[in-house]
Amino acid sequence: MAAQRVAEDVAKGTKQTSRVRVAVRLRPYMHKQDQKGEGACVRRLDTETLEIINWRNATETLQYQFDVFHGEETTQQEVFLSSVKPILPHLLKGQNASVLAYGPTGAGKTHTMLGSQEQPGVIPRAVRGVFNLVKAKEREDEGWDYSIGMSYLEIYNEKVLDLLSPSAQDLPIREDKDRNILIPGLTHTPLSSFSNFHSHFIPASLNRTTASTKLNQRSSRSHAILLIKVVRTQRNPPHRQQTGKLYLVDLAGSEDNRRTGNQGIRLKESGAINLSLFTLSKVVDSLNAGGGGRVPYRDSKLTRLLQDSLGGSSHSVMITNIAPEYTYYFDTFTALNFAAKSKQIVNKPFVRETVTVPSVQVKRSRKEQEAGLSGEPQKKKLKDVKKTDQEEPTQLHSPTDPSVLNRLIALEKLLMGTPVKERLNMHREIQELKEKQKEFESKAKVLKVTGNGATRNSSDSGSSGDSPLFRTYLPPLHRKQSTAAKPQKQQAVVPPLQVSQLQPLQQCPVVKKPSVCLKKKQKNLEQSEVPEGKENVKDTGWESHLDKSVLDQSRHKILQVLNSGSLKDLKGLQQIGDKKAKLILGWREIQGCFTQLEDLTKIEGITAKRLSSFIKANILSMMGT
Ligand SMILES: Nc1ncnc2c1ncn2[C@@H]1O[C@H](COP(=O)(O)OP(=O)(O)OP(=O)(O)O)[C@@H](O)[C@H]1O
Repeated sequence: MAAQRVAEDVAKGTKQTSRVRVAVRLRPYMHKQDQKGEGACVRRLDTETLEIINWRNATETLQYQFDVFHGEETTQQEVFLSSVKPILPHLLKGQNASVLAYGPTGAGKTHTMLGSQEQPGVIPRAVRGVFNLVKAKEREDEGWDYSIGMSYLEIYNEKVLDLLSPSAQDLPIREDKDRNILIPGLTHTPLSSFSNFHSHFIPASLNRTTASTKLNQRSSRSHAILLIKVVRTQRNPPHRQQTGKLYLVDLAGSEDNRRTGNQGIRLKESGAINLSLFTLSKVVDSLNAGGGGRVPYRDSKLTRLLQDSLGGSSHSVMITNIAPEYTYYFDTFTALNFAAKSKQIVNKPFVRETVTVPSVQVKRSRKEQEAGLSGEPQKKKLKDVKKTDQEEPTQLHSPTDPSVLNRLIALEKLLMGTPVKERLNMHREIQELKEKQKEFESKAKVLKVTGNGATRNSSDSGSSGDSPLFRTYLPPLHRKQSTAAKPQKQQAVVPPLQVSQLQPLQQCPVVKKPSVCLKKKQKNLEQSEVPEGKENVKDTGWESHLDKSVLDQSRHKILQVLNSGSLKDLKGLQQIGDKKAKLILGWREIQGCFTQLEDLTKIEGITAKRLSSFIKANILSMMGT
């Protein structure tokens, strides 16, 4: 009799959607990952909330809330008990479940999933847990027999490879008439006990593709997927049979190629990794949107394989691993945005929270902030503010012209790496932009006063404007030795930094729904130069999937390579080959720095279409979401 998946109720209309729980785990601070001795840039606030320094303004923090936040002191046992153990019983009812460890290379995914002998992770604990549950059920003897089995595979460069019987064969992924996902040819090994599991799993783990990157000596270059199947069969007629699948997934690290020092084959691998993680985020995004729209499961092997176990009636947990060191800052930021977005899938929208804080509080001196003079415990403040927000969910918008803001940030950062002689012109431009920005702000204020609906509290008249809700009430996180622009200066140039502060909390800006054809994108992401006339002409709309500040940050990174990268670095950019790299170097020699990515069109052969294709490919490759 064919195995029947209870989850198929979804397809038949009796849909009972389960939430995807999102947990974030912060790995302990490691000195060796902090060669500049800058300290940590992220920390725990409470069991659900963390804060991370605002990259645009070191005196402010960004705060994120998840279902669970595991601080650095959290043990393996605690992670298992709170995030994984509760989903195991569903397997015995013929339902599917998945646990995914996501995050940048070196942030602790493998530690979380696998752990060590002394500190076993989710995988050994979950498998032991399944055996214990089955034993208990058998003792109760409800007329069902149970069997447990395993498969173990990796997705490497978009190939599905069997880890139990290693070979180079790329296994196909199929769907049966009941919408179960199957992998014909994949080894399935029956398991009699936990130690039996161990004897198959450990040697198979050594078959996984890993490599040494600058960040992690043994970095996972593939998505490792362990499948535990529990089949229960009715002892008496009609001998019904149900199968519950548990996917335990250690995802490959999301990559920033410059930071990892990846080149050649490593670069190609990370292109595949980033692409599949980006698709994963889109799948989560589409599921969240609901409404029966197309969920792009088929756009990557990873999501296709997880199709019957992620979203729908399955029970999914995403554990996002992050690292506290500054070296990881942008990866952490990206990972948090991914996790925050994936929380949307579970229908627990996190309202963008802004509130008008009385000017006294807003203008607390830095000293006061450092001394933590909040007058109230942090947790209570968060709670109170949330309440206010629920009562009045209107969102305030920062009076910031994004184009001016971006240009200012780019110029300020460029200024730091520019010879004194050349700075004069840039100073002039910054000055002009500051004026523009001021003008824009005063216009926005006038608009508010004239009653456009955005002003919510008359008590804020006279204050410098609306303050972000989650301004930190703890001592601010500082770099020990900052190499960034002075925060005060940055603040003076771009006062209303709420834009960047609000975006991560909002989650929604990344959840707009333009349809993007990923197959086309795959081609664009190849490292080689795009031949003349063959560039992707449909490069618009994809940005609306992404957080604006992440986009800005990625654009800034590309600009940095354009302005200070060597020939090799330039060729490391997507779609830049030897010829283009040399043209860029030549342009730099004569013209100086690029002030914005759009300046690239001044180079022979780079059309506007090519430029947008170049920007898209590099941003997606660099983000790893
Ligand atoms: N919670 C933790 N407690 C103690 N050590 C940890 C913790 N998390 C990670 N580590 C250590 O940090 C290092 C990197 O962790 P790990 O290899 O798990 O990262 P990863 O995210 O899986 O990286 P990759 O994607 O490259 O495989 C390892 O030495 C690991 O033992």
